[in-house]
Amino acid sequence: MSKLRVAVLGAKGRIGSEAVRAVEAAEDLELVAALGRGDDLETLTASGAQVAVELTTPDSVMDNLDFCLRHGIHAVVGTTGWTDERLTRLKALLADSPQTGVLIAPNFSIGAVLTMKFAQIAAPYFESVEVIELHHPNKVDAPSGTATRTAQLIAEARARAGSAPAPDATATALDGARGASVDGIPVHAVRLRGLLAHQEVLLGAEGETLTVRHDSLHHSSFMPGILLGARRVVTTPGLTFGLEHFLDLN
Ligand SMILES: NC(=O)C1=CN([C@@H]2O[C@H](COP(=O)(O)OP(=O)(O)OC[C@H]3O[C@@H](n4cnc5c(N)ncnc54)[C@H](OP(=O)(O)O)[C@@H]3O)[C@@H](O)[C@H]2O)C=CC1
Ligand SMILES: O=C(O)C1=N[C@H](C(=O)O)C[C@H](O)C1
Repeated sequence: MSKLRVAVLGAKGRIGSEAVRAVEAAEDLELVAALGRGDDLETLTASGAQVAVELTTPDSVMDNLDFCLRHGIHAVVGTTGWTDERLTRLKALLADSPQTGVLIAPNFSIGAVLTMKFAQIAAPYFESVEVIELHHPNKVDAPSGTATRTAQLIAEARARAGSAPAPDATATALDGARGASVDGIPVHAVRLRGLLAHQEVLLGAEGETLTVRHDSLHHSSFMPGILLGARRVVTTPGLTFGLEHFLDLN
């Protein structure tokens, strides 16, 4: 059986370099290109890449996906910074390339995906819920894509259940003291030397709290999800948002 031809964009970065090693080590995948900033995207077509794993920066990802979709190259995207406006642009690109698949996963680690799922289940049962994400200080965006998605999913679950807004008597505060509000859910971002990628969802009700915590201790935690994404995206045209859809968790 022929191997699936995979390219990595952002190949010299923290997660990209790990992805290069993971693709090289996978028996059913062939690494055909490993591109850094400034490298020629035509290498993707010249190498016959079927899937591009996009692990660059929020300012680079749209141009890279534009190229991939114009050339029918499927994409597995870990790069963060997704807004509604960006997703609308991406969907327009996909409309012109309907056979091509794009997976955007705010987090490729199974534990983080489960954290989001558990938080969604728990959120309607507690009066209060807040998200704290903690990352290494070289991370360029805040809050993390994972925390943003977690808060959105929590807000959706609470809206479906008809939950009241969380109680909060704060009258005045320093700017930022209560974090950022993502769909009404407070999200706090910590940047600390020594950390990699961590998240806590704090839930509170009368007389009890529940904390759902996940820790990525090494970039290897993201690799099974990336490899799964590459294998599945080639037969999943259109946009898939969230690795959970490839894990049959829904
Ligand atoms: N979904 C997930 O599970 C995960 C997602 N991420 C996300 O992945 C992204 C990268 O994170 P991280 O590896 O820590 O960041 P890094 O800064 O370490 O890596 C990004 C790399 O992409 C390169 N790059 C920038 N623009 C381009 C381009 N146009 N083409 C090719 N390469 C380019 C950068 O080069 P240069 O340094 O020259 O700018 C750099 O080497 C972030 O958005 C992060 O949030 C991270 C971990 C897990
Ligand atoms: O930049 C990182 O490191 C990470 N980015 C992703 C995010 O923004 O959620 C995933 C993980 O948290 C690591």
